[in-house]
Amino acid sequence: MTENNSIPSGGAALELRALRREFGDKVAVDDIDLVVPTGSFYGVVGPNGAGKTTALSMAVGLLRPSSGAAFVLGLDVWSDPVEAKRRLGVLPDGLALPERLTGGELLTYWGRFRGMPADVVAARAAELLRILELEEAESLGTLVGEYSTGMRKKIGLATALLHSPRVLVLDEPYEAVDPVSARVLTRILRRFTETGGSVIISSHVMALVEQLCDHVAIVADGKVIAQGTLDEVRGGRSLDDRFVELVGAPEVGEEELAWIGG
Ligand SMILES: Nc1ncnc2c1ncn2[C@@H]1O[C@H](COP(=O)(O)OP(=O)(O)OP(=O)(O)O)[C@@H](O)[C@H]1O
Repeated sequence: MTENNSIPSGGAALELRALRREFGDKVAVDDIDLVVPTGSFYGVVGPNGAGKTTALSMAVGLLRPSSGAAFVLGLDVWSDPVEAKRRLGVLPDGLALPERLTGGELLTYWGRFRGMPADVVAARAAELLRILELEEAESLGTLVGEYSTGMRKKIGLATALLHSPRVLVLDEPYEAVDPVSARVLTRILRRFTETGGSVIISSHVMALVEQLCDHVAIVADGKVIAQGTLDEVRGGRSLDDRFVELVGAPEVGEEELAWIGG
């Protein structure tokens, strides 16, 4: 961590300062600066391989940065991890879950691991399973290893919410989630921001980000190429058009892929 990174952050929900990660010769995240205001619903968008997951993993203490710093509500994630993580709820990409537990057992284990009282864990776990429509699977004793992709996403979200964090960092939370559950999730996240919580999601679905988020960052090639309020970033156009304009799209010529359907 460099010297100017030791100055305490001003209390933004999440602040990234010159955050960088290299994998060998590849610069996956190239000195990213990002400020997520408290109470915002923040969308991080970018093409495949742009560095979103790498940046968010470093921001929440799951992947060590090559350099730079990340702060959650003013707490340095890497020098004060216990306090920072207490305030954080995280849905990582490709979440590894204990396969031999039911969803309810997983939440119980998770809550106790976080030092929560048993009765609080039991009440919240039951409520989350009901609201996220995992109650039937629980009553059948379905193990997490037998869950569908969308169910895994939902139980991952439940673990992120269980300890009532103030900042949620969710990597692709809507991916593989059915439309009914997506609505439930949106209601939960909206209520979360209405009560002063902050949500950061990554997504490839521009319409979803436009509908949900009040702030957006566009990441490409390891850099933040635009950030601000949704209106500032899209500048009077759709987010989709602005995204393509900034990121560029490869042309597909008449002759290319002519063999498809031929
Ligand atoms: N463990 C790793 N080892 C080597 N390279 C990696 C590793 N993790 C990520 N990368 C590389 O870093 C770059 C950024 O990857 P990252 O997963 O952060 O992108 P992303 O924006 O989340 O992409 P997507 O939208 O496809 O999920 C990519 O070029 C990727 O190949």
